[in-house]
Amino acid sequence: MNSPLSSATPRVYTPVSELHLHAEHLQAQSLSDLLGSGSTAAQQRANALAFTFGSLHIDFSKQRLTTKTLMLLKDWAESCGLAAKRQALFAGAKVNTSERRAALHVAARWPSSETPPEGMESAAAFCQHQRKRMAEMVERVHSGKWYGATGQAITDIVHIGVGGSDLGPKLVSEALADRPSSAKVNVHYVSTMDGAQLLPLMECLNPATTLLVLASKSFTTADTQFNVRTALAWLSHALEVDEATVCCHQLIGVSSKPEKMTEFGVPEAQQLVFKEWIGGRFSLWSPIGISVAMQLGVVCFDALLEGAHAMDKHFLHTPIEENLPALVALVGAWNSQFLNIPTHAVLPYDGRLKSLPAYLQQLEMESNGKSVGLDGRSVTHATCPILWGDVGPNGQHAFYQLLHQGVHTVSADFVAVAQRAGVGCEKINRSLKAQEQLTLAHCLAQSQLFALGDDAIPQALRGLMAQGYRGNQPNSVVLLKTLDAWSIGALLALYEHKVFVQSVLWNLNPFDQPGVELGKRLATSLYQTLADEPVEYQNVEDPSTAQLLHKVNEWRK
Ligand SMILES: O=P(O)(O)OC[C@H]1O[C@H](O)[C@H](O)[C@@H](O)[C@@H]1O
Repeated sequence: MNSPLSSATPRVYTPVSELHLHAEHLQAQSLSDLLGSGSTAAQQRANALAFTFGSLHIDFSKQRLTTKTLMLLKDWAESCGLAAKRQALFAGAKVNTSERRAALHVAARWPSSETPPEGMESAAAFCQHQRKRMAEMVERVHSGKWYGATGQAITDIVHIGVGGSDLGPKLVSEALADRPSSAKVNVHYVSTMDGAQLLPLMECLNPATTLLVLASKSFTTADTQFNVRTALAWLSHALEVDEATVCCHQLIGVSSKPEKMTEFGVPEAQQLVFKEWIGGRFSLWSPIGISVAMQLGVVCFDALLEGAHAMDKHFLHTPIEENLPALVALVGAWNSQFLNIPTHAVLPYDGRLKSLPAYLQQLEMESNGKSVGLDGRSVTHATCPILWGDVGPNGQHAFYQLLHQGVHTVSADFVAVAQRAGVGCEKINRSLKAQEQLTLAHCLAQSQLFALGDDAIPQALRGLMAQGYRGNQPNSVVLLKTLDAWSIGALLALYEHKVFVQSVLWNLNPFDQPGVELGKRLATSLYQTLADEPVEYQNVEDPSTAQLLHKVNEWRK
């Protein structure tokens, strides 16, 4: 006998439609409801939403979701073919379809002691060879055997790069700067195209003992080219040698374009190469990271790669329901696509991670800040949220007011470090420990307040103290046991794979960045307009830009 339902039009089931229905259903429940007040169910939910991998722990229990949500999200990932696409990424398939190339940043951290997956062998061997050459250069500087143009040993490195050639190495240098290391040199990062970061360095560094690292995948980026020209002019002038001589003694080039480095004057022995199949924002692990190795030592750089590699293997082999990068990606996609939350804050509770928001802005927004899918059609759903943030405790004194009582819903990652190494002095250590404790307490309190709002106030005091804290702001707490090289490597690789998983969910190519090109072209023609006299205003179509050009020229005379 037919069931009474069999004649009805069957409902078209897709994981996405199911997730939308589930989201509607969940809207009725606040985070206060989900976190419960000591109920067993709430406790079980919290337990099921916390995950540990090595020295990383992630707690999703303050996200607006249940274990059922995670199961539905997992179905969605499976229906998008995540497992096969993950395999293809590691096997060197041409996943960057618009540029017809692989995305093999994972090869840059594949250790020589382990057989790489089929398809990655030659890439891993190439990266290992360059890593060896990089280590030799670092050793030459550390042992005092790299001499500048006037015969003095190197004391300072000026790393000149921008975007992916700057943000990753700078973040790691800052994060690990307080560690005892074998470093014999100081490292300074220069990225802004106006030369503002170079000027003070030119005032205080010794030109005879300064080595430039010109880091640029394309070797054409104007910001970097102009900075390096100014730096070479400074060294040449100060040392009374020509620029070619400076290049021979005090310049290392890192790029995917060896021919351009040669044309520029970087001697072949001072060139480090990575291939096109490592994207700029994924290039920290390549010789782009040389300044980290210069500052902190090769052992430390290797530990960074080991942490990233451990995360690669976890990502490659772990089922989705326990796979940290996949879970972070799914939770992020849930917030933007199903809960319609348009912005995501990254809030490190550790001053050493102050550049994490900027690093993740490039990684996530340049990768998935797109609206045209792999099929060439406009997507009909949300993609990457606007990512922003700052050091959490400082943000508390600035923008948290809006997060607690404003009108916007925001999701957040709180990133905290459980313990830090002490210094030699007992008295200072005690004081530092108290600061560590204070910071962690603030991190946990803010995460709680984001989630619960006024409900964070104990029941008995609620009537007296309620102040309109909105709560219901979903957030994850990412806890690192210590901020060591391994942990930061694992953390950054986790976010890299998050980006990849989200690109699979959203059907995007995360490895190109076509939207950044036109601005550069427009600037090139405006550059000419500003350089030539008289200025050809009639070439500038819009009156706003024309009048600004006029004003700029008037004030530059
Ligand atoms: O390393 P480079 O070729 O100098 O590129 C530096 C940066 O500039 C570009 O505009 C891209 O948007 C970034 O993805 C890249 O990391």
